Amino acid sequence: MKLVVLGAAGRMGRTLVKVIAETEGASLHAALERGGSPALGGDAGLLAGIGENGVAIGDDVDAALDGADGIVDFTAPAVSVEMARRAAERRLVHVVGTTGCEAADDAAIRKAADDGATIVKSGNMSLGVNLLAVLVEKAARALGPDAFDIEVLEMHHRHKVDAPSGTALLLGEAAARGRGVALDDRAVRVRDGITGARDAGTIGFATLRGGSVVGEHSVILAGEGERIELSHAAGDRAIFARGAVKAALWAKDRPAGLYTMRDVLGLGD
Ligand SMILES: NC(=O)C1=CN([C@@H]2O[C@H](COP(=O)(O)OP(=O)(O)OC[C@H]3O[C@@H](n4cnc5c(N)ncnc54)[C@H](OP(=O)(O)O)[C@@H]3O)[C@@H](O)[C@H]2O)C=CC1
Ligand SMILES: O=C(O)C1=N[C@H](C(=O)O)C[C@H](O)C1
Repeated sequence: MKLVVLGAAGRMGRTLVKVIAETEGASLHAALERGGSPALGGDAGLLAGIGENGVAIGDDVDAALDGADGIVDFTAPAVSVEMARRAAERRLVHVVGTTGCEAADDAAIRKAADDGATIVKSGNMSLGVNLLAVLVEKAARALGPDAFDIEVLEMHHRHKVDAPSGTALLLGEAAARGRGVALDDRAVRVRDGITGARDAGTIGFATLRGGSVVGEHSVILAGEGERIELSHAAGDRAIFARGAVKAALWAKDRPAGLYTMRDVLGLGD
């Protein structure tokens, strides 16, 4: 499967170039960066630390998409929305790892899937986090609507620009689904000052940023006299890249539509 890596000079882009080279059935068709990027013209393999691979980083999207089967995209919301539109035009697979999307971005991505793109989008492409989400949903369902308070804690590196993380929101969604409620109605995304006591049934988020932390998430279910913690720690960005490439290969012969990593990994609804 011929893949285009968008944001090829970024932290995830470089990891993807390496993982694609290691994955049977996948090849790097083109590597893209934004116009004006200092990375333009550089060799994608050299930048990824795997030695020269002959794929120069470019900014010509149409040229890159010619002959491609799919796009792997860990960039920024506006970029992913535009790329989803192009994927629909060309009936391509589009794997979206980008986080920080607003409701309008998600609606545009869904429209692209309705219009012909085969899109896999997830706030976290790793097997571990998606399994964790299944466990969180089960725990929330078993514990009932409000006897246990649910808090999602996350920590990431100092460069991360969005909060709460896509994974924290994915885990919050899983908890809400387990309780049979909508996360938008129950989420408390920040607290500051005299907040008053905790409202029963809410799902809280707490964000830490610092250093080089790849990604750590805990879902805390706190009851009277006892507490359950379900956690995941990412030690290497390769877990996300491997998941994304697996998603692209899985999506290759699927009908157009919007899929999640739960679909890819067969973890059920
Ligand atoms: N779903 C998942 O499993 C994971 C998701 N992520 C998410 O992926 C995204 C990227 O993360 P990360 O790699 O750390 O970030 P980086 O900032 O390191 O990488 C993003 C790259 O995209 C480039 N870019 C910006 N605009 C364009 C454009 N128009 N065309 C092509 N490339 C462009 C950036 O260039 P420049 O810097 O010059 O602007 C940069 O090189 C974030 O939203 C993050 O949260 C990260 C890890 C796992
Ligand atoms: O920006 C990151 O680095 C990560 N972003 C994703 C998120 O927002 O959850 C996934 C992972 O935790 C790393």
